[in-house]
Amino acid sequence: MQTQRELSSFPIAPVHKTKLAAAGFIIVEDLKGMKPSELSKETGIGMEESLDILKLVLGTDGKGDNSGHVDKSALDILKQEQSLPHIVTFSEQLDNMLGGGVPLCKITEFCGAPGTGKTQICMQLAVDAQIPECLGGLEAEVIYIDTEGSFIVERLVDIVTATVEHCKEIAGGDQDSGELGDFTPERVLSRMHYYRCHDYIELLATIHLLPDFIKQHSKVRLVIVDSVAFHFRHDFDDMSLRTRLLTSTAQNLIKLATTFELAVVLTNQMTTKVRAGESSQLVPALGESWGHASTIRVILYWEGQERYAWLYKSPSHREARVPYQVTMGGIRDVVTEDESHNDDTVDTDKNPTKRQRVT
Ligand SMILES: Nc1ncnc2c1ncn2[C@@H]1O[C@H](COP(=O)(O)OP(=O)(O)OP(=O)(O)O)[C@@H](O)[C@H]1O
Repeated sequence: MQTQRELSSFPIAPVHKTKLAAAGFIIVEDLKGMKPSELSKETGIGMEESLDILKLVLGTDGKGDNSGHVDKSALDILKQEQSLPHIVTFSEQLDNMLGGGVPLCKITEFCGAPGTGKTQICMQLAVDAQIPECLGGLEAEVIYIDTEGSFIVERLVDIVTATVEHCKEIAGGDQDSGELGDFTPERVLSRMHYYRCHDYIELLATIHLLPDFIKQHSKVRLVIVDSVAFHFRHDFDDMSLRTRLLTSTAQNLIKLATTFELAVVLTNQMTTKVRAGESSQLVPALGESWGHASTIRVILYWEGQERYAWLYKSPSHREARVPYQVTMGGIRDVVTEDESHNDDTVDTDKNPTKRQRVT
């Protein structure tokens, strides 16, 4: 590769050449090590076009030379992993258990029985992904795929309002200051792209079309499917077809996560597994092969009157369990007696099956 070759000598669209030059990318060397998302961010060129430019100039997707050989050290990979941002859940304990929150480039699956808080976590993440960059957030757009009809927009508004207020408090209460002035409930809601899928065909079609949508909306950093199990559990007689479709869905989602550097968050239901001679057990639905689809799996459950999140599968963090609560403002840590007198968002819901609204 001629590292000193000028980018203007490549067959790149003139408009993109101008943007590259304006952002300081003049020769091949300048693009080395760039990821499509970084190039897109720095130049304002779309994600797909950035990928094309990197392929054209470097012969790859920008991650190395075109020899096809391994071109990274373990240290490079470690640095890359450590630099990947996370989306916080607003429960510090849950974030710590996950290594900082829900990671980009991976699939995280929240499994749990009805009422454990899967949808609440999805909504909280959908809002938190939009926290402004000046507060360390991703300022992202979000895709929310709802298969169950459990997306209650009034509930989302509660979480959005609390999150916006919280961010403004952190920023010093100056509501109109700088970039935070844009972080309003209306803006957060308008940057959440909602799809309602009524059957598995609509779900598969939506997932299939996501890459095109994301190319048009390069700020998308979170794709939520709540729940992935619903239609696959109810609409199927042919189990081998189901397995094939689930396998290709998992492949599409992981490709989406890595290509566009975004987090995929799925929810899954629980089902009863009965083994001969053993007592029955609640396990995540969709079978054992689906268990390999997600990189990280968290099981939500009740213990007495407290909600717990159990990190059941993770390639890099040890198994752990932490309590969390669902408050009017969203997901939070469980507060102790001492802390609670200062907190007006205590989990008043002691009945796991009842949706309670705090006014
Ligand atoms: N405003 C609120 N304040 C406190 N808790 C709330 C509030 N709104 C909902 N909840 C609680 O959230 C829980 C419901 O969570 P969620 O809908 O996320 O469950 P889920 O795991 O997605 O269940 P399902 O599988 O039935 O969709 C209920 O226990 C409900 O009491």
